[in-house]
Amino acid sequence: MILVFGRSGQVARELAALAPDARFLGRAEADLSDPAACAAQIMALRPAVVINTAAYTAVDKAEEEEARATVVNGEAPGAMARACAELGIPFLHISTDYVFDGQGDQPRGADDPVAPLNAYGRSKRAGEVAVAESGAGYAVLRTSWVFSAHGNNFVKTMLRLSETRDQLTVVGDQIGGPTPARAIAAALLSLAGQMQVGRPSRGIYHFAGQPATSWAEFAREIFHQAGRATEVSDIPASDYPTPAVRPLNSRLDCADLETDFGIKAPNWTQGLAEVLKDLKHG
Ligand SMILES: NC(=O)C1=CN([C@@H]2O[C@H](COP(=O)(O)OP(=O)(O)OC[C@H]3O[C@@H](n4cnc5c(N)ncnc54)[C@H](OP(=O)(O)O)[C@@H]3O)[C@@H](O)[C@H]2O)C=CC1
Ligand SMILES: Cc1cn([C@H]2C[C@H](O)[C@@H](COP(=O)(O)OP(=O)(O)O[C@H]3O[C@@H](C)C(=O)[C@@H](O)[C@H]3O)O2)c(=O)[nH]c1=O
Ligand SMILES: [Mg+2]
Repeated sequence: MILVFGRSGQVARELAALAPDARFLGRAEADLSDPAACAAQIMALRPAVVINTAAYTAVDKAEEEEARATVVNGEAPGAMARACAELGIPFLHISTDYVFDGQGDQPRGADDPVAPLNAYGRSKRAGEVAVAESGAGYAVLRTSWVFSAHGNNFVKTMLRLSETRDQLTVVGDQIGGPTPARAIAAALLSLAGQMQVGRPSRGIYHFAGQPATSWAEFAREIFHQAGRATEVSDIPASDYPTPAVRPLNSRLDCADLETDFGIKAPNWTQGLAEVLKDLKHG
């Protein structure tokens, strides 16, 4: 049995569509504010593999709730991974481009130095470290800019804004990879299958939509594909002040996952077309 933490989030919902027989624990069954309770669920249910999709993902709010974010994103995955180590089963987890400081213009490799700029990034880094120290066989997929037909994401925000606006200013100097939640779910299931039969994992892997783009370009492609007339003009991030600082360079080098597991980074424009189709047909 595959045990998934998370039920209502973007990645959890795509996992549910691809793996209906997995067991999903929502916040009511497993609150990540209580890491020991999450570990206890694993010990009680004795799954073959655990996938954690639940996380504190409110980037700006985390600035004023860092302690809470750190329990959910740092301590809870650590406790889950230690339970997996005890049972001898693989643990799969998701992290973020926001562990990097965003300097330069080159894609980051999984072993490149991290230096998070914000509280969310620090809390997610704490999770990576705790999982690595757990003793479990694990894979952490670092991804970025996740979108889907469900939940909160940039695609849905842009479509909503375009209902009432014919002009938008969008940050044009943050560069990264928009990643379809469905592709992340498929990658996690492939990893789960391969790791259960003993294929070794190096630990952290990058998995993000290609090619790299800016939020402004992403917005333009959303409106182009959705047939919306809203015009997008680029602004620098410095003209869009937010509580949390975001990295400028979020490019991720995704070669290792293809080398080790045959899992190719997704093309985000195709993923966007699928999501817009899903949104249209309900
Ligand atoms: N979204 C993005 O752009 C990116 C996400 N990631 C990572 O990918 C993973 C999946 O993200 P995504 O699916 O987009 O996340 P979402 O924001 O869509 O969903 C997060 C889920 O976590 C749940 N959750 C939050 N706090 C708790 C808690 N204390 N106890 C139990 N459940 C909780 C939420 O439950 P509820 O609905 O009840 O609030 C929700 O179901 C996360 O690890 C995230 O950090 C990485 C890079 C980019
Ligand atoms: C709504 C809006 C946003 N923006 C900018 C702000 C920001 O730089 C960018 C994206 O805004 P968001 O609030 O969606 O971004 P954010 O919540 O920071 O998204 C991040 O979430 C976490 C969970 C991650 O792990 C990251 O990979 C990343 O996906 O767009 C505009 O420039 N104009 C606008 O009208
Ligand atoms: Mg989720």
